[in-house]
Parts: sequence; C-alpha cells; structure tokens
Amino acid sequence: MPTVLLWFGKIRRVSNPPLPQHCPSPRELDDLELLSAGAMAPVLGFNEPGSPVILALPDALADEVAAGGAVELVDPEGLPLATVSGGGGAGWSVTPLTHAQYGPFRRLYLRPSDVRERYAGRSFVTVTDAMTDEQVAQLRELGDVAVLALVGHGTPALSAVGLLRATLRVADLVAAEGGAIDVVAVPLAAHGEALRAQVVANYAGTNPVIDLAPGGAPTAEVAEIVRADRPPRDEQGLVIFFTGLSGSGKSTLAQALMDRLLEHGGRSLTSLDGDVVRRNLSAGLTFSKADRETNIRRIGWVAAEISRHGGVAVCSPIAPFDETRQQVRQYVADAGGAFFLVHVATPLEECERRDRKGLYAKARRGEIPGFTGISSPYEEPQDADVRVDTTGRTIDDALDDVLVALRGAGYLDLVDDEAPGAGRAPEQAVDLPGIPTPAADVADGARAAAGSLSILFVCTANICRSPYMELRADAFLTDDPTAVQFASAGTHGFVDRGVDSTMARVLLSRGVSDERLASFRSRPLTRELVEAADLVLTAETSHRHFVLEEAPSAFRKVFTLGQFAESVARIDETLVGRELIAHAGHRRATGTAAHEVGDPFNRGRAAAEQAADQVDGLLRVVVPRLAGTGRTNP
Ligand SMILES: Nc1ncnc2c1ncn2[C@@H]1O[C@H](COP(=O)(O)OS(=O)(=O)O)[C@@H](OP(=O)(O)O)[C@H]1O
Ligand SMILES: Nc1ncnc2c1ncn2[C@@H]1O[C@H](COP(=O)(O)OP(=O)(O)O)[C@@H](O)[C@H]1O
Repeated sequence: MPTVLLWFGKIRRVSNPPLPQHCPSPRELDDLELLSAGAMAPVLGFNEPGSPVILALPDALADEVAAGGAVELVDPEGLPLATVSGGGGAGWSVTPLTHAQYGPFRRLYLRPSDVRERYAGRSFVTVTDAMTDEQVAQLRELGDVAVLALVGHGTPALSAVGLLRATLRVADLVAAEGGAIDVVAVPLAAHGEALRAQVVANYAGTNPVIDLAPGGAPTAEVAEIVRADRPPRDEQGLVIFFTGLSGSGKSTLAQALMDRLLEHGGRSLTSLDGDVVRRNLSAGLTFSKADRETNIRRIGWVAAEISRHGGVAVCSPIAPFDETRQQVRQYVADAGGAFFLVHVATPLEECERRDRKGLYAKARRGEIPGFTGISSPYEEPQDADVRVDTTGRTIDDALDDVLVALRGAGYLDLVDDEAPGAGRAPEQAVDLPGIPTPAADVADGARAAAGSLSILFVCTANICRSPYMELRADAFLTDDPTAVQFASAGTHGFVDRGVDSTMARVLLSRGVSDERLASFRSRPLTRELVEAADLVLTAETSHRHFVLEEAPSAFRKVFTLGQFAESVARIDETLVGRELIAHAGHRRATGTAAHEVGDPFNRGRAAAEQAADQVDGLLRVVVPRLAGTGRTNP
C-alpha cells in the first residue's frame, strides 16, 4: 500500500543517505516488471551471466552497484519501483518496492502466480498481433481460454494498447457465444525465443499452450482498431528534420515546405526552426556541445509529441551531432511517428560565400568561438532520407528533391499540387495515386498469359525496389522463360516514370539490358492489378497492409517477398507453382523485421546495391519454385 511504502521510504532515508536514482529505458522497465513478478524465473535479476535481460546504468551508478552498493530504479515520473544491488559475477538482484499503479489496462497486468490460479484448467494462447479470421475460429474451438497478449517493448506488431484493444474486442466476440475467454497483458520485451517460451510457461503453468495459426489479415471486427493504431503512412505523425551547416538553406527550404503544406491543407503543422527555438524553448542555452545537445533533444522531444498526435513537425536546427540526431529518431519512433531526415548538404564554401548573417566572417576573425564548420564539428549524416545541395539551384528546384523523396517514401504527396509544373521538369509531373488504371493496362496481354503464373511486385513509388524485382526476376528462371510473368506497381506509384537512376545503374551492372530498362514505366497499384495477379509480393509489411486494404479478399496471395521466401523454404520441395502459392497462403511465415526490404531510394549506390543483394537472395529462393509449374503443370 502506498502509505506503508512511503513510511518505509522515510525510515530508510532517515537512517541512510538516499540511494542514487535511475530511470530505466522503456524496455528495461518492462523487464523490471516481469522480474519483480517472478515471471522470468529462473532469471531473477538483471545482468545475470548469459541472460539477455540487461540493465544499462550510467558508469558511475554501475560502479556503485559493482562495488556492492544499490541504486533505486524509478519510473519516468520518479516513483521508486525497485532497488538493484549486488555486483559480483551473479548479476544484479532486484528488490521490488512497488509496481506501476496506473496506465491503460493496468487491471490486465497480473502476476504469473495469480494467472495460474485464476485460469487453471484453461488452454493458453499467445498473441502479438491482431487476430485473423482463422485464429478467431481456432479460439472458438478451444473453449475456455486465457490469452496472453505479449505487449513488451519491441514484441507486438501493434502498440501495447492497440494489441490489448484488438484482443479484448475478439475476446468479447467469442465470449458472447459462450466460451470463457480472458486476456492477460504480459510486458515481455523482445529477447528471443528461449526467454519468451520460459515466460509463457511461467504464466501457463501446467496448462496447455496452443499455437495459433500464424499470419494473415486482421479479422474485420478489429480492422478499425488496427488502422487507428497503425495509420497508413500518409496519415502517420511525421517529423521532417532538416540538418546542415548555418546558411546551407535549412530555414529557407523548411519555410517553403511549410508553405506548400499549408496550401495543400489537411495536416496540423508545427515549425521548430533553429533560430526561433533558440529565442524561446532554448533561450539561454549556449553553443557548447552539451547545450547544443540539450537544444536538439528539446526540439526532438516536442517534435515527437507532435507526431504522437498525428501532426507534422518541421524542424530546422544545425543538429551537428549524429548521436543526438539518433536520439531524436528514437524519441519519434517511440511516439509512433515517422522520422524523415533531410541533409541540406550545401558545402561550407558556398555557405561561407553566402554568409547571410555575417557570422562566418566573424567566426574566421575569431569573434565567435566554436562556430559550426569553422571551429566546431559538423558530423555528416549517413542515414539521411534525402540529401540536397542547394548550390546554384533555385529554392523550388531544391525543394522538389525533398517533395519527391517524401512522396517516394509514402508520407506526403505534395509534388503535384495546385500549381502543376511550376519550376519543375515535365517528367517530374505526376498524377495522384488512386486514379484508376486504364483497362487496357490491366489486361496487358503478356501479364495475363494463360498457363503462366503472374507475379506482381509492390513497393511505394514503383521506381526503385519493385522495378528491380520485376526486371531482375527473369534471371532466376532456369528452364522455361515464359513460365512466370513478372510485373510491378507502387502503393503511391508514380505514373509513367523510368527506373530511379541509381537503381538503373545497379540493374545494368547485373545484366539487365538498356532496352528493357528503357521500356519500364512506373504505375500506381489498383485493385484490378491485385486481382489479376496469382501472387503479390511486397517490399515491406506496410505495402502488404496497403494492398490488403485495397483488396482484403486477396490476403492468401499477398506476402512480403521475404515472408514468402521463408514460407516457401518451409514447404515440401515437391510443391511448386500454383500449388505452392495455395499452400503458402495457409501456412505463411510470420512477418519479421528481417523480411523487410528497406527503401534505398536517394541513399546512394551502396544502399541500392545492398537492397539489390537482399532481393537477389530472396528471388533465388522464390522464382525457381514458382517456375516449377512450367515443368510439372505446363
Ligand atoms: N557558434 C555557433 N555555431 C553555429 N551557429 C551559431 C553559433 N553562434 C550563433 N549561431 C547561430 O545560431 C544558429 C544555429 O542554432 P541551432 O540551434 O540550429 O544550432 S545547434 O543545432 O544547437 O547546433 C545559426 O543559425 P542558422 O544559420 O539558421 O543555422 C547561427 O545563426
Ligand atoms: N536553392 C536554395 N535553397 C535554399 N536556400 C538558398 C538556395 N539558393 C540560395 N539560397 C539562399 O541561401 C540562404 C540560406 O539561408 P537559411 O535558409 O537561413 O539557411 P540555414 O537555415 O541553413 O542557416 C538564404 O539566403 C537563401 O536565399
């Protein structure tokens, strides 16, 4: 009880100096909760030899614990949760003080011993994603069930709250038909299969643990919950973060982007400009390394909160340090937003030539110490979504690079707004997605050739990853070159564009002819294209969700490329072609991060080569098995 704890706390503080306090990361807080409840047994503390359950303390505190002292772990609001102490080789033991008292669905976070007692005699199942029709049917068959929703950091496909809402909805549905079904929240962070099995066993005790059929689209009853939890990219909260030297053009481009966004309408917008923030949120901070870091973290924290609520934040500080930029990226990810990094890569000489505020001249004269680029470092980002050198370019032209990249990534479509073609080359003018494709294109003779399988590859803009897949897949056909027909489209596909120039060079270097490259034209995905294909293979899970929103009934034939490769590898080798697809549709591998083919667009040649290698590896597994149909079932 809180009063008793407070009382104990006072006694201890009177007799001993207060313990140093530390607030663990979200993942560590999940681990702490399970450790405190005995849910990880035989793992009982942090940092035990060979255990993945690690607590990272700042050096001074780690030394304190290693020397036999103790540290108090507190939640983000400062409530003491536990002490860790120990040292020696056996790890750090945890002494619980209290556990979190509130938070959404707190009542579902039960101790394993209570769960074993309360739900004795039931079947146990685990979920990490919204349940599919097949899984719901399975639940109905099982009778009385306890559903363990694994909601710890990095484990579920949805947010913890999203997964619990979706699972409770299904539980209500099934319970209404008579079965007893209860949901338990288990804050198990991603630590690998062994620990997961151990934790589940601790909750289930001697009751049977039943695996639900993997994969598939969420059942219609929870589709709304899933959509709200995992909005499509163009509705997701977004942080557009410009970084670059003073005078590189960050504020100018950010302002021009804001204007476009305002003209376009439909999103709530916040500007966090470097100079403006320094006059308000960060007033009083200097340009020391520590103060710059504080400044950027503040901007990042505010921007992340904006993204949490679905807004768009446009930030334009110098942000010279990679580590701080990564922290901001993490804040935004933790808030469920998307982070889009623009490196305004105008070289120092040009920034200094512009010297709009006369600061470079002063810095050169030594009047401003620690000036970025002159006497203080700027660490070039290696992870920018787009890199723009503004030298010798108009603002509109430079901004276009940002807009094309934003659209390519599926976040915002501002390329073809109310002022079409303004300052833009004709081949960059694009149509909005969703425009129905002409029927002639759908029928497209070769694609629908009778007897041969038609495979549709899908990515975002249909100018980089999916064209690579389409043009490259033939190379893995060994016997009959007509056994399988390959095509591609984009969830936000450009209309009638060629292959991205970097990816085109990679394709050329891998033996695809100039002629084939030249004949490729990009296009947006349509429901008809999905329906006409025997199999749809997407670059990323988000594309798969997009396809399923367009054509929910197609779910047995829509996979990420990586997921299909893994499913195929598990299916008996005698199954090929259409049979293989049908089989995989019922026994699909669960999608994992390793299955994603990330977007190399605008990230340079090395990133394109890397994506190409990944795709080649997957096509090598998939294509010969699909082509098997040409041999066994001509
Ligand atoms: N020592 C030093 N180094 C760099 N910049 C300096 C410095 N002193 C003042 N200024 C002016 O402050 C603006 C940069 O502030 P930021 O908040 O964006 O910088 S940081 O991200 O915290 O490093 C920057 O504005 P921008 O030109 O808009 O980038 C400068 O005008
Ligand atoms: N293509 C371009 N994009 C952005 N700025 C440009 C471009 N060409 C010239 N400039 C000029 O460069 C300067 C950039 O200043 P600013 O946007 O304040 O940079 P920062 O915010 O990075 O310090 C402005 O005077 C702007 O007019």
